[in-house]
Amino acid sequence: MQVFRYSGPEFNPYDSDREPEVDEGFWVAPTITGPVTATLSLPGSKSLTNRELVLSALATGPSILRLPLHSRDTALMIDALKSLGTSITEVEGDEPFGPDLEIVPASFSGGTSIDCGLAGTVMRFLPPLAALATGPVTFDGDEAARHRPMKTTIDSLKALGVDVSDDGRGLLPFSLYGTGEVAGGEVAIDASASSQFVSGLLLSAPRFTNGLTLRHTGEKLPSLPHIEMTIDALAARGVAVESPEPGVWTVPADDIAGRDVTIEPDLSNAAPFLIAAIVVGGTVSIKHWPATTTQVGADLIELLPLWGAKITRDGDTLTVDGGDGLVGGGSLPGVDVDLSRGGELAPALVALSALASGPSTITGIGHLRGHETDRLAALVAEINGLGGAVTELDDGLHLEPSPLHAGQWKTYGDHRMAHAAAIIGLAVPNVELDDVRVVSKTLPQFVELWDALLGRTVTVSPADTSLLGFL
Ligand SMILES: O=C(O)C1=C[C@@H](OP(=O)(O)O)[C@@H](O)[C@H](O)C1
Ligand SMILES: C=C(OP(=O)(O)O)C(=O)O
Repeated sequence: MQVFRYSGPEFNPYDSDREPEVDEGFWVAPTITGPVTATLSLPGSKSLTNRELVLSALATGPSILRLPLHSRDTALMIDALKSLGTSITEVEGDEPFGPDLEIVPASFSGGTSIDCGLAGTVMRFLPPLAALATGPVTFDGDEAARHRPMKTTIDSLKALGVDVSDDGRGLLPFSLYGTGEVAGGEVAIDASASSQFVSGLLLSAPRFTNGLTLRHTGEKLPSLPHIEMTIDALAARGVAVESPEPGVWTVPADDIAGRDVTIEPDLSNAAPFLIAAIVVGGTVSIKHWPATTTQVGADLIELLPLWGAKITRDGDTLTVDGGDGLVGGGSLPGVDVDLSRGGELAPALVALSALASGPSTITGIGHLRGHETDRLAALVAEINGLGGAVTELDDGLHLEPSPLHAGQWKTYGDHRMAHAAAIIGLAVPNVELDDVRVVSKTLPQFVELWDALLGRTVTVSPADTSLLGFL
């Protein structure tokens, strides 16, 4: 086994033999007393990888995904599409984070069970696609997945004439019986619990015989950039989705083209690394930051200055300068911010707010109760367990300044709860996570990248990704 010592400005976990510093998932988040200077490359976007996998399976010809994410959520998507008949093979590529993927579509066959794990993109994107298969398809997932809202997916398929068998609670597990075609037409849904209900239908709608006119009837609609991402991904494959008014989308019946597509780095997973510069001071740079993107992580460029960060771009490298940082003697302001566009950024930004010296109110995130765990309850319980003063609002969280101390932190199977603990642990010694392996959902290399960011020595072995539990 080689020992990898972080000495350069950039860290590539596929460069060396590695062994993660995790033992059955227990992890003490490292505390840092000085500023950092780090440049990182991050693996591909979960949301883009799983959309492109779905669209490649629905396409009329082969596709290549370059720099795709390899994580538990994408492995679940690949397994599910393969079990429905799609050919997906790993091919060599010029990639730092795993092989490229070649996808050859085929007609979908049923008679299979799909394990959604805890992946919202699998449980909401695949049922409309599976309705195009011939035969029964069953959907289930982790115990925690059985608490995530699925009623809108189930009801919308029934409204489209798909034969769905469920127990009426609007949850996993359920089965559907595909006939090989879906007529399509007009459907009204309430997508206030998740934008993924909209994206899931839009992605498969070009394959419906009559296309789809989809109307959202609920009061609010979270995560609008993720719907834009779906529309953008369809447009790149020749399908013109129109939105004649807010909350209404029309999708023509059309061919979805095969595509050679390079996946952008995951900008939401950049959040904890960029926030680290604000907490410990110094600079954190992320390479290959896209010039334009539909990823909501790009909102960090407007959000992080609220906490005093300076952001610059040099070519495709984005840098956050945290100055002296909180641990260098600075203080963090409280903020009032609406995160309805980007709920997946909330756990990291709530963690940052828990270190602030003024009160903060973070709203627009009521739907996070239906994420990997009830994130509002989880953040209240874990931050308050460290001495914090967080209260739950109807639509968010309020934080009063309060000194934090060492303690245990439960991750609830939620990768972003682990990211949140890592942020707090930068400034608060001995924050002990019960299971950091949850990071495998979207960023299996999180611990190594975090150590590299902080300039710590890491020993790593090639088998580390399986130790982190996603393969
Ligand atoms: O479509 C997607 O890829 C996603 C949409 C969002 O879901 P919600 O609208 O349920 O928050 C986001 O939080 C999730 O991480 C990924
Ligand atoms: C909500 C999230 O994931 P999912 O795609 O499972 O909904 C998330 O990654 O923050």
